[in-house]
Amino acid sequence: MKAIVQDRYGPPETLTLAEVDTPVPAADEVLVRVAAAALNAYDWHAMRGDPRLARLAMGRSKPRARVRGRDFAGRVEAVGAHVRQVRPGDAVFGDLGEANGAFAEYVCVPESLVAAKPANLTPQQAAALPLAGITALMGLRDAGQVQPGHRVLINGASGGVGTLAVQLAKVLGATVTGVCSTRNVDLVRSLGADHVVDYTRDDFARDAGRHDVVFDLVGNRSLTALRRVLTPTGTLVLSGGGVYRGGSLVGPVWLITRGRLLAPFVRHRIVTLATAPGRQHLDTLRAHAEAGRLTPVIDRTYPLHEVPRAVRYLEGEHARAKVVITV
Ligand SMILES: NC(=O)C1=CN([C@@H]2O[C@H](COP(=O)(O)OP(=O)(O)OC[C@H]3O[C@@H](n4cnc5c(N)ncnc54)[C@H](OP(=O)(O)O)[C@@H]3O)[C@@H](O)[C@H]2O)C=CC1
Repeated sequence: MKAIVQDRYGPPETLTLAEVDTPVPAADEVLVRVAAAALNAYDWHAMRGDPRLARLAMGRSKPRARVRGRDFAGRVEAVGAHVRQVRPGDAVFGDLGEANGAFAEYVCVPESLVAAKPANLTPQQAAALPLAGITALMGLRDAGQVQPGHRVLINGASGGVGTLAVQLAKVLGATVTGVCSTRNVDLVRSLGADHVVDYTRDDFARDAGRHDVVFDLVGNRSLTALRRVLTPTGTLVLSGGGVYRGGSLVGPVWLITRGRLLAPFVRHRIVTLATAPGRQHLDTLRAHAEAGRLTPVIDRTYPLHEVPRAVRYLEGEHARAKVVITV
């Protein structure tokens, strides 16, 4: 089968189209013929092996997972002997997590990481949901504990996670403020945001003490600026963006180390998010999608052999929502 493989960390040119063996499902796995895959910020960080500390998990000298890509949608071709809830022919979607393998014609995935594809979405739209949608769901519902009537600010509202987070925050009953650049103001408003801050003209950090939850998906602001806009008992959810940006690394590191020790003196809840793929979250996303409450936005679509171009576009950090690969 054809797949996008990577044998050393580096720029998009290290991603190449190659002929590899079609995987064979283990007893608890399903073999999926991939129809579409989606890119995430994770893919370009993993491609470059950035930050270096993450190589402890991803492979020290070269990527442990040779075939790249996490999010996929497709049709089940075969199932392992112990698989019970999925059958050949089922349309499914999922996130492979650190195992990767989605930028390929076929992928083997544990049954626990796939769910039935939302019936009303195309494979491209379904592939755009898993990692970004789970991040939005866990960030707002679990980490942020968003309740009806809460005021929620989303920094990075026009990105892959942000466009889904705006919609999910509305589902949770929040009043939503989205932060994005001028060209995306109309998009973010159309997704349901009650207020939109154009960061090229205005600074959301001036809006002191107003928000119950701040969900930061950019990592370009200091902890002080992010906390300033929270109510005294508000929650700050950090997606991890700051960890990848030299300039704002200091904040999260301070938080994780001394911040914990100082917790009794810090009124705000501050949570660094670690997304965990799984069927339960996928089922929740499907339910919202099928009810018309959650629609993925696709910026661009590329064929499989153009994954390097797609990653280069995404790592410019101004993609409008999702970049998708049609296999
Ligand atoms: N912790 C976890 O498990 C996970 C963490 N993440 C992290 O979440 C972050 C967001 O991911 P994702 O949405 O996929 O990324 P995207 O690349 O899709 O989004 C980037 C967005 O950031 C916006 N942006 C860029 N500069 C600014 C700025 N100065 N102010 C406000 N917004 C800005 C852009 O909007 P515009 O073009 O309008 O400027 C763009 O839409 C990433 O850092 C990613 O690593 C993601 C998934 C899981």
